[in-house]
Amino acid sequence: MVAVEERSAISTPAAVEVAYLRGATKNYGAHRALDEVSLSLRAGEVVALLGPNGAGKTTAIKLLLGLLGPDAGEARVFGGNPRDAATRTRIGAMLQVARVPETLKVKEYLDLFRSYYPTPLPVEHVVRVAGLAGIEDRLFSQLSGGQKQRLLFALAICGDPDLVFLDEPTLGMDIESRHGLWQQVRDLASRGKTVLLTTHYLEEADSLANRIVVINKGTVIAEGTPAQIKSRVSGRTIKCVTSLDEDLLRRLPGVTSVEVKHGTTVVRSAEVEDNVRQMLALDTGLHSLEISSPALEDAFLALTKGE
Ligand SMILES: Nc1ncnc2c1ncn2[C@@H]1O[C@H](COP(=O)(O)OP(=O)(O)OP(=O)(O)O)[C@@H](O)[C@H]1O
Repeated sequence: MVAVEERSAISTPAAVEVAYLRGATKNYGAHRALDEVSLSLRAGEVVALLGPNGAGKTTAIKLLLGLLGPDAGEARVFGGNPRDAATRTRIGAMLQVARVPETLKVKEYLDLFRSYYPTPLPVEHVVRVAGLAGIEDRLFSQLSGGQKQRLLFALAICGDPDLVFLDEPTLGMDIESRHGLWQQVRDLASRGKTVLLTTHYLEEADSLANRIVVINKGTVIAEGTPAQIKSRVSGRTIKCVTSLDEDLLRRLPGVTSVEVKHGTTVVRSAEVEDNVRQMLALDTGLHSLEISSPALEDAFLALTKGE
């Protein structure tokens, strides 16, 4: 897998901070869902909030939307309180459990939500980018799960907001719809919009985010570019077909594990280039060589396991 580097020229540390949580704590009764979480969102960047079920991702978004108030710490959006009317017209949101009445048609929703914003996008544009063409007259209750998700995405962006929150936006979408939505997220960022998304699809975070914030049990446990997060899992993997003995491979410098599965040898090591040179010298018949970096999934599991 190829390491993914910083994607957006717009997103630099100097870019304007559009929203933040500072030391935000949120309790539900005796349960602490967020514990002194700090999170900063800058103009033009896509930030992925990653974490296992119940980590506190949705709660963090709700604080930034002003749907919940923090018990301690601060949530600020465009320099103000997220509940301010002026702030709300610059924000779009797609929540996991969106409460919308089932009795309106797709186009009625679009008209209604566009009316909340001072300078909404043209309805034809929204229909096209969200993949709603041909189903504008359907009732919400008649939509498939993936179509509902696409409508909710359309409602999040129809006001042309500067800051968009997407809580598991591609849940239940087929691959084509998912890739279509990814493209829309990239387009938003390229127009200087800021996107905070939560996802369980690590591939999605890897593919879209400039920055990933890993949250577990209400606490931020890692933050960085996808490449930086991946580098938290040390070593890379060599796969090949070789006659070299497993014990010999284990003794090579940097090697942390060796496995042979279905005739393929898998070596995990901190010094793959040196190891490959040595292996090729020792076994001229070595073939089917592949070197890979750890997937984001490995990093995520390593970061969250046992915490
Ligand atoms: N209204 C509520 N009342 C009580 N507990 C809640 C409430 N909402 C969330 N929680 C608890 O707070 C914790 C954080 O929930 P949250 O929905 O923020 O997690 P999440 O990271 O979004 O999870 P998921 O990936 O499963 O959606 C969980 O333990 C959850 O059970």
